Amino acid sequence: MSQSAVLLLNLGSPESTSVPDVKRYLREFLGDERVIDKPAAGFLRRLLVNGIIIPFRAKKSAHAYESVWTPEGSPLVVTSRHTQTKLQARTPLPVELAMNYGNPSIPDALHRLVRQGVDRLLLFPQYPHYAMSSWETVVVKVQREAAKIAPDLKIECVQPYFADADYISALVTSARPYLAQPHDHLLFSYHGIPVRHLTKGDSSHAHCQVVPDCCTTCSPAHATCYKAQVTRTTHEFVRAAGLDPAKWSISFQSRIAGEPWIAPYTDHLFEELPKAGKKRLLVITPAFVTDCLETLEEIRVEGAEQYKEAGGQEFTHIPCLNDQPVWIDFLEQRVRAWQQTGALAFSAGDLVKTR
Ligand SMILES: C=CC1=C(C)c2cc3[nH]c(cc4nc(cc5[nH]c(cc1n2)c(C)c5CCC(=O)O)C(CCC(=O)O)=C4C)c(C)c3C=C
Ligand SMILES: [Fe+2]
Ligand SMILES: [Fe+2]
Repeated sequence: MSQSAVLLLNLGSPESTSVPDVKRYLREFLGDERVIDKPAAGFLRRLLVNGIIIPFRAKKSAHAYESVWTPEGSPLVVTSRHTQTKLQARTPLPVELAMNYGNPSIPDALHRLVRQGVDRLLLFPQYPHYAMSSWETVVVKVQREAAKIAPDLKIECVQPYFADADYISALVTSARPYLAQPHDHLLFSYHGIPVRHLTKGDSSHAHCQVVPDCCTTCSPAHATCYKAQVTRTTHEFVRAAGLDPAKWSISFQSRIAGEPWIAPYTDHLFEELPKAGKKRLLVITPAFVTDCLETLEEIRVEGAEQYKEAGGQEFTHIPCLNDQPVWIDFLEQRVRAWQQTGALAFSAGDLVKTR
């Protein structure tokens, strides 16, 4: 008898807020060749990660984590556990959780699934959008680990759901109470990526950053274009929520210095929006399914401070979907559709490129 299961996937956090634990986490994360994509054994990469990024970043990151840490641990991991428990209560299939970096680890989750006799697995990345540095890298890691631990496991994966009507509806429903508040502007702040990753993801090399308005001009390149996908999420949200066209915009946060990242930058907008008379700001962060360091500290703490120093008056971050019932409904529907018909899932290798 076949046994199916679901594996929820996210990025992961350090074990604690201590500087050594944060260094260990950053080394694993930034050692990923799909995140810092310089040749893995190269001098340049070692210099960049171990000589520049980690020494300069670890203390600052540890301090930032301290400001959002909960008694149970990292908000990202704790909330993801709640999501797992709530989804488990809605489906007879085993539901596991794994993080790309740190714990709960992918090998541990696979071992637990194997012990339960699982032979068919649905990967559910908690990322609505494809990016080499998020969606692709976690799927590749599961495939690599499964090849060692459970070579006969049949692995399927949900498609990036950035334009899925039910996902958009969940996002709009959870944002509704905030949209009803008086505000001057809604900023869609997405995690950024280096511009280079966009062009690298376009195997035709003839669309992304080449065609004018590439992200709103239909192209097969969009299957692996993060910027086109976040643009689509935004437009679908705007249409579904009936937003005034003059009252929203897109920006990108969390960049690392060293090369151009996709623009405009969120922190620049926190300076500019008050000067343009946008004094009451709502910020939504749909690249993140779960609130984490990048939303709770970078937006809610740092961003609010920066916006107010620049003359802004009211700043509200709309919480991520987290473990809200609308999100659990979405997960449950997708799992049920997969279980019954295989719908909306496809072979895990389909969007994964050999690097
Ligand atoms: C939403 C998808 C994400 C993409 C795409 C992504 C790309 C990306 N990130 C970094 C560097 C860092 N990101 C960090 C934290 C972080 N990033 C994501 C998601 C995406 N990253 C999440 C959910 C988190 C939060 C983790 C948590 O524990 O709460 C960090 C660590 C913290 C810090 O020092 O700021 C780094 C570093 C790169 C370089 C990149 C694309 C190339
Ligand atoms: Fe990140
Ligand atoms: Fe584009």
